[in-house]
Amino acid sequence: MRILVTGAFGNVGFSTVQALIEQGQTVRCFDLKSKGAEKKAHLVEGKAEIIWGDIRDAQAVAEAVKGQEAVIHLAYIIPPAVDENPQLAQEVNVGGTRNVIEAAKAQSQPPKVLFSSSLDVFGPTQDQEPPRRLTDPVMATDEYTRHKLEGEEMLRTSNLEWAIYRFGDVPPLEARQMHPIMYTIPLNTRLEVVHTHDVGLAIANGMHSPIWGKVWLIGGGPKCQIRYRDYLYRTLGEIGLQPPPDEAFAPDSKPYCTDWLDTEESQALLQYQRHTFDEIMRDVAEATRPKGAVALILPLLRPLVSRQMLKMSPYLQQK
Ligand SMILES: O=c1ccn([C@@H]2O[C@H](COP(=O)(O)OP(=O)(O)O[C@H]3O[C@H](CO)[C@@H](O)[C@H](O)[C@H]3O)[C@@H](O)[C@H]2O)c(=O)[nH]1
Repeated sequence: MRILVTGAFGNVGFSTVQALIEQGQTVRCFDLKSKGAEKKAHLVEGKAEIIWGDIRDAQAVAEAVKGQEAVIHLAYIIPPAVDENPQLAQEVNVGGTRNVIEAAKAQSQPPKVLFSSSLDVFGPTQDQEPPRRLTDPVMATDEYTRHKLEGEEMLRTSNLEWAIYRFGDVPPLEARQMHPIMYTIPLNTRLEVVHTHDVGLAIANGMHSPIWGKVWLIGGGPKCQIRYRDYLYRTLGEIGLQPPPDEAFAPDSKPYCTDWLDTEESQALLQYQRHTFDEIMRDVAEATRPKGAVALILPLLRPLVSRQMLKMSPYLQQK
């Protein structure tokens, strides 16, 4: 099958490209050129076609979509970046999705389109009984979820063959910058992680499965249903940092949009849940472990990093 992946060198994108190549698909990658993207592109050179371009550029997208049988649309600005430049995020997320849909519709044989959405569209649900199911209501609570719901709706009403995957939390296999957003999540929040390679597999397996015309919940399954505290303590522990005190975090009463998911149906069809929470954290730690000179000076940097991290908490600053 000829398959275009937009956002091909992002976190989910690259796992998807690798899984598709492994399954013998003919893959075309579309992404913005950057140092990181070029490095990943190098790894699939000769195994996939690469087109550099901006998802906001309707003509570039139309060229990329030409002759494809399926489009996996992943190019997106995600939180926290989405709130840092809302205008750009609107153009990339909503405009980019529109470009993909219009380009697909313009083909004499329109490709199927798989859109990546997020469990965030269920809104704050910590006061409800888990897990979240497809029958649950959705709501826009911020720019990101507004973009996702608009994208879902555009695709559903497009007359194209479509599928929507709503993902749980997909930790990337690369270092994430510390950001004040870490304090906005109450420590007891239910969280479902899923290995980036398992998401890539779910997407690749979807290309030869009856996923079309439906929304799917994609999470790591019961072995990946944890609390934010587990995730955070483990992440910080891997780099030898003490977790901040509980009062640095949003109180449990503060709503946050994430939850455990009912993935029985997606797992039954797509057979993708191959990693536990422990294995995910092991792989993230392995991929992000400082090496060389940085590893040597890390013990010296820890007190400084700890102080910087604590300074980011809006709850401690209020005191
Ligand atoms: O202006 C932009 C900004 C980003 N990107 C690309 O979009 C991708 C985004 O990837 P990344 O930031 O690593 O996010 P992921 O975790 O891979 O995001 C995936 O998973 C999210 C849900 O967890 C979805 O919201 C996203 O649509 C889906 O791409 C990358 O290839 C970027 O280069 C663009 O093409 N143009």
